[in-house]
Amino acid sequence: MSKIVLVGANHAGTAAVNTILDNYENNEVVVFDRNSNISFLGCGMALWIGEQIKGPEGLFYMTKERIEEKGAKVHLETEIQHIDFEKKVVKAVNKNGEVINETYDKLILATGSLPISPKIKGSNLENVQFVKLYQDAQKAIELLPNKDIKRVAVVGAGYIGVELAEAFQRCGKKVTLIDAAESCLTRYYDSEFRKKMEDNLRNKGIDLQFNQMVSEIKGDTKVEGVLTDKGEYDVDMVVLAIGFRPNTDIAKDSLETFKNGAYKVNLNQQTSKEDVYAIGDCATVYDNSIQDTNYIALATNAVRSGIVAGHNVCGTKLESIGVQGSNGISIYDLKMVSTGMTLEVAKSRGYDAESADWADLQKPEFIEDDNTEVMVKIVYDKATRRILGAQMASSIDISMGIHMFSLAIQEQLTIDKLKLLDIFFLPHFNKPYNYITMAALSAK
Ligand SMILES: Cc1cc2nc3c(=O)[nH]c(=O)nc-3n(C[C@H](O)[C@H](O)[C@H](O)COP(=O)(O)OP(=O)(O)OC[C@H]3O[C@@H](n4cnc5c(N)ncnc54)[C@H](O)[C@@H]3O)c2cc1C
Ligand SMILES: NC(=O)c1ccc[n+]([C@@H]2O[C@H](COP(=O)([O-])OP(=O)(O)OC[C@H]3O[C@@H](n4cnc5c(N)ncnc54)[C@H](O)[C@@H]3O)[C@@H](O)[C@H]2O)c1
Repeated sequence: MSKIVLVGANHAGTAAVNTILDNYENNEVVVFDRNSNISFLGCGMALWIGEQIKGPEGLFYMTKERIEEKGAKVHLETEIQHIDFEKKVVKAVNKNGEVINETYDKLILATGSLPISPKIKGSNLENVQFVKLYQDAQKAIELLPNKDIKRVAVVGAGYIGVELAEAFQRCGKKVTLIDAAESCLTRYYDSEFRKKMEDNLRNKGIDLQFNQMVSEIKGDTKVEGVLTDKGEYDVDMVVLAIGFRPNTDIAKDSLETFKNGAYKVNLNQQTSKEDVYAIGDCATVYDNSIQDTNYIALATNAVRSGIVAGHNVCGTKLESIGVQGSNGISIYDLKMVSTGMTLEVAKSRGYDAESADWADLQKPEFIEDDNTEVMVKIVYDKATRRILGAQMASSIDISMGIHMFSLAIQEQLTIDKLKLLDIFFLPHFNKPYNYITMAALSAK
């Protein structure tokens, strides 16, 4: 029997605690989270703000009570403030200021990430909003009916920024989307895909302001505008979405960390201390596309790493198979999915990379209804022929296609292996010369 203490009970922590309690008996499991709720799906935030779902109820999939029914002790609104790794004790403080000192045999850190806060004047003004927690979404939603808030600037045109730009436009706000990079979604897509998303956003009246750094948020007490190195925009609300940083302050001086401060873990999710595991957004991942350690903050990685750690702390040796950073976005009618590296990222990392591209109708021309274009790009290494990444875009759901590319990268397949891959044909789904085959065959 082991005593397992878990710090953080959102996606990674919930996955670990479920794995432990569903598969193993006789462990003592104690869970701490400083928030009042657990398992909030941030991915539903934009749908909630944009009124595409009725409310937030369905955005939670686990409760303190359900975890306790399975046998763990859960302390919510209780923050871990110190860890004594020698004595194996965590010090927790609850909302009433009471201190709990809890010993452990195995410790799992699942403290996640925090939104990056730009060091600019005005970031503490009223109506400046971060978007991470359930409470952040609640605050944003409370502001929406306010007639004084007509114009919203979203700073950061990554995944969160683009999704929220759509959400605020859907509820009648005039939206300006600002990014330091030359376009939106630069981490995930090459320029021809980004152009599609830019056109999509512009068509809905979203003002795109790229290649500029925000230097100040203007206003006396409330937001009145945003100043960048290229211009000034009159807005009533500012949403900051410029990325996440790992939340590792409590142990970053005691454990080995990655260049961005994430806890470095091995394939068993073990940190540099044998009995201490780290999972989710506070930890590194093994990235099969670069064949090296990386930091990729995604709920999917959080869940998988929680499962791996859950088995390992209970004595079953299980190794992560690594990740590809597979991701997707759906904005108005445009769906885009990607995995691994873009061509730009691959080149910037020093690969002699090339891409095989194809765009075609999904189904044969004689299918006149629901037949739309699909764009696919496969990135590969010219010398080894190894597939490094893939991107797809369409107005239909092409998400299952990207999972195949994800597996191909995981298994280190070459582009040539895809050329004659057995892909079935049925006019309802695709063409005999389907877009994946054609893209692969076009590889030089
Ligand atoms: C708006 C938005 C949309 C997103 N959409 C997607 C998506 O579509 N797909 C996707 O894959 N990912 C998405 N993500 C990313 C995803 O939410 C994160 O990768 C995921 O939440 C990571 O889970 P985690 O459990 O590792 O960390 P977190 O969710 O950050 O949870 C960490 C937990 O630890 C607790 N904690 C922290 N410090 C302490 C402490 N000292 N003591 C006690 N408790 C502590 C926190 O209260 C929190 O509950 C989105 C994120 C946001 C904000
Ligand atoms: N659909 C999804 O899978 C999904 C949705 C939301 C969030 N997430 C994940 O959550 C994490 C956080 O998302 P995010 O959108 O905050 O990060 P992100 O990395 O996707 O985007 C951050 C953006 O902010 C820009 N930026 C950085 N500093 C800036 C500055 N000072 N001024 C202006 N722009 C600046 C970057 O160029 C980038 O475009 C990511 O790992 C993301 O993949 C995933």
